Amino acid sequence: MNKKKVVLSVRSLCKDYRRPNGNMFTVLEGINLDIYDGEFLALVGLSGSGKSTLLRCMAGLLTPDRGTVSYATPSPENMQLGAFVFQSFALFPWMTIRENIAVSMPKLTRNEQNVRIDRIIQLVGLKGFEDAFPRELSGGMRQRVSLARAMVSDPMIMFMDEPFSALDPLTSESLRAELVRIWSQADRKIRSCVLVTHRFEEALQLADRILILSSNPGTIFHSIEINLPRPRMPNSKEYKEIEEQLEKAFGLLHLDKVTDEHDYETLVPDITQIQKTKLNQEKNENTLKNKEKYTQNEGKKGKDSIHTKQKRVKPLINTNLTLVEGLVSRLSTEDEETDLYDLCEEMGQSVDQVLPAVAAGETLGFITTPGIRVVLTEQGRLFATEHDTEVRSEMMRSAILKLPVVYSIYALVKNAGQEGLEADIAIEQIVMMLPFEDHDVQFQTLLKWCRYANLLIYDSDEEKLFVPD
Ligand SMILES: Nc1ncnc2c1ncn2[C@@H]1O[C@H](COP(=O)(O)OP(=O)(O)OP(=O)(O)O)[C@@H](O)[C@H]1O
Repeated sequence: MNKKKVVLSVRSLCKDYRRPNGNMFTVLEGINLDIYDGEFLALVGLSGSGKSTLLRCMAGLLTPDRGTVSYATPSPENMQLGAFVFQSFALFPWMTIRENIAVSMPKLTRNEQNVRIDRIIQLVGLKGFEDAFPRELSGGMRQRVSLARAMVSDPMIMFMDEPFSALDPLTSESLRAELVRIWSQADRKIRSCVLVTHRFEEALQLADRILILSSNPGTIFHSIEINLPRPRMPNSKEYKEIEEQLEKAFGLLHLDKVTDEHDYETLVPDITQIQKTKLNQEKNENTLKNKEKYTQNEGKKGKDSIHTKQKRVKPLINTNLTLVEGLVSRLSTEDEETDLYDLCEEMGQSVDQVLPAVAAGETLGFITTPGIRVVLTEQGRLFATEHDTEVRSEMMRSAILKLPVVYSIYALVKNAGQEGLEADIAIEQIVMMLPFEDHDVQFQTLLKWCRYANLLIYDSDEEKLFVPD
């Protein structure tokens, strides 16, 4: 790849859309990027982050509202600037395969078109199907036609929007391998390629560089270079390292999304609402004071973590919350600060029995552990001294819901409504957010904690999660 030669430059690109309610929103903001000669670039990001919009702006199918997209000019003779491969194949049903491909070479004579079509048909493995209609082909073959149509005009850059996602996994894998083969040919005409995908494997197998887009608005969040020869070996150490980098970056991206204040408020409005309503109903002045103080404290802590966008997702500690409650209560009634070993001795338990409860208490914000000391936090003290059981449960719910993994799954379950959320989806979410943890242990702990706090219900027959009425 000729890293020096830029074939396309994007500068300060912004794109706005209008929401159905008439309000404008910015989907992409301040995007700067260069595409190099010979480079295969992949764009990944959460759904709705603006990947397709950016791709379409680069391909000239959409006009940015601010900023520029410029191609290196002049392009080599007879070379089209860009060609687009759509997820939906976008073939004309009434045209044969040969005619569908010829569409992208209107300026050439019929003979010139046929020479090129024969070459490309051979290249993408469609020999013998030239005169078939799209309906007579399988999905994988139709996408080959779509690829052939984009490639036949020898574009300088090929833009691909989820080109394999409408195909079954086997077909998509074989077509991807085909693309790797074509891309690796020394005499290939296409100079560069930009691929939008939500499959990590696709990006890892194909790209020289992966750009990760953040959401709301979409900006370039992270970039990963891949200097591995193709075809790439998923079991190799180098591949795994890059895969880990990508997963980590994506996990952080997810955390950014789930700790976004706006999302928090819109996705979980009932929790705050319940808190406000209950607050108004409080009769006991002391309890009210206690609760207000707690909420302020919580708010401060929550806001800090939201605004500083804490980057590490904490795993759930596999322990029972009754133990945590017991520990917090013990610290509030005796010394609010103790030594871990004294605590173990006093409780007649070993360190590895007590430690999970301490760690869980810390995760929930009730305890801190400077050195080997175990110290009750202000929040922990307010929780431990609260006598109203409803307010206490609410405090616990709120503390649990602050954990990114719990919050994101709670939000998914809530969005799923009465249908419920399949356990597999929740587990996928855990794998994505905590790639290095045992996902089964995390899932079981999440169920245990959410049942304890009455946040979620798990129907083991249906293998689905629901929000309680
Ligand atoms: N023409 C449009 N008018 C209004 N909003 C739009 C339009 N096109 C896209 N959007 C919105 O802009 C946001 C970004 O869409 P885009 O399709 O670019 O994202 P994406 O990252 O490619 O998503 P996905 O991975 O789900 O395909 C989404 O919220 C989408 O609903």
